Amino acid sequence: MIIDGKAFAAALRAEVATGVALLSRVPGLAVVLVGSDPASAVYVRSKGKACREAGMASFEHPLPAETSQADLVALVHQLNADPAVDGILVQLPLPDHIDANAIIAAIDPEKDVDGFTPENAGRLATGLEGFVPCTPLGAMMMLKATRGDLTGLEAVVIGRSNIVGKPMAALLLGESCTVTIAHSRTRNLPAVVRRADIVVAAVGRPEMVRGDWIKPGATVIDVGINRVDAAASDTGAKTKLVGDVAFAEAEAVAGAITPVPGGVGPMTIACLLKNTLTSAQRRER
Ligand SMILES: Nc1nc(=O)c2c([nH]1)NC[C@@H]1CN(c3ccc(C(=O)N[C@@H](CCC(=O)O)C(=O)O)cc3)C=[N+]21
Ligand SMILES: [Mg+2]
Repeated sequence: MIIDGKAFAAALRAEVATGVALLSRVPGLAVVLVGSDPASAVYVRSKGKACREAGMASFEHPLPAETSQADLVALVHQLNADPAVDGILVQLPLPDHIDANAIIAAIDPEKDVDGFTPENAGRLATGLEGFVPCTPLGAMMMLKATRGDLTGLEAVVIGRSNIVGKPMAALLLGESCTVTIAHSRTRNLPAVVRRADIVVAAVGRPEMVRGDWIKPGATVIDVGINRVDAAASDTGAKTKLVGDVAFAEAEAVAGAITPVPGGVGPMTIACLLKNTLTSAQRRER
């Protein structure tokens, strides 16, 4: 079974639009993009479009690659203070001369719809309410819809990033899974993954997870979005998108699997809108 992320995302976006219509004001999401990485520009555009379709305002702040750390912090402070802004997203990665941790720490936790601030990461780790990072949140919604109660299931998360691996593991633990976080130094990764009822792949290496690593019937969530040369494809496009999982092989063994594209990506954007709505709702009197 293929998990239709586009359909899940469409349903969530419709729900968000309904919530937006009940507010006394238009919620706003500020998106800050430093530099001109073409892939990043595509995401920023699709976030803006999704905002407008949900009835939200999108404030885009494209900045030159040479922007100083001090200027970026100043912009974040200005957005923190702006009553029209309910959510702030600073697109990652940032250029090398900027300390991303310092920028993230400058975001008001109450507007941190990415869930990346130490405050919100700590809230998730300790089971307190807060903003949960959009990719793990969307992955968890699809997992629960697919598998129901997750109690006692073996979950293996491949990847230990602050934006996906660690928060995903925290969410799975919150659902009473037995959680393993694997990473580049893990020994015998295929054997570790073979134990899993739930596999979440977030490594950023095209098609690294093979079909014979998957336990029959397992649920596979592929977070990877890798642009690879498409010489071998017949679409005529120069590049194609593939996940961190060898899809055709894994699909033959898995009980359910998310495709790339059309899996986790669309849900990430829908969850960003959901978090922005939540932020605006908390600001309503
Ligand atoms: N502060 C911050 N927050 C982010 O959430 C964030 C970020 N920085 N930096 C970049 C990554 C990447 N990201 C994606 C979101 C949706 C799709 C998405 O919808 N992808 C489509 C395909 C889009 C295409 O064709 O390129 C899909 O998977 O079906 C992809 C990637 C959010 N990110
Ligand atoms: Mg990693």
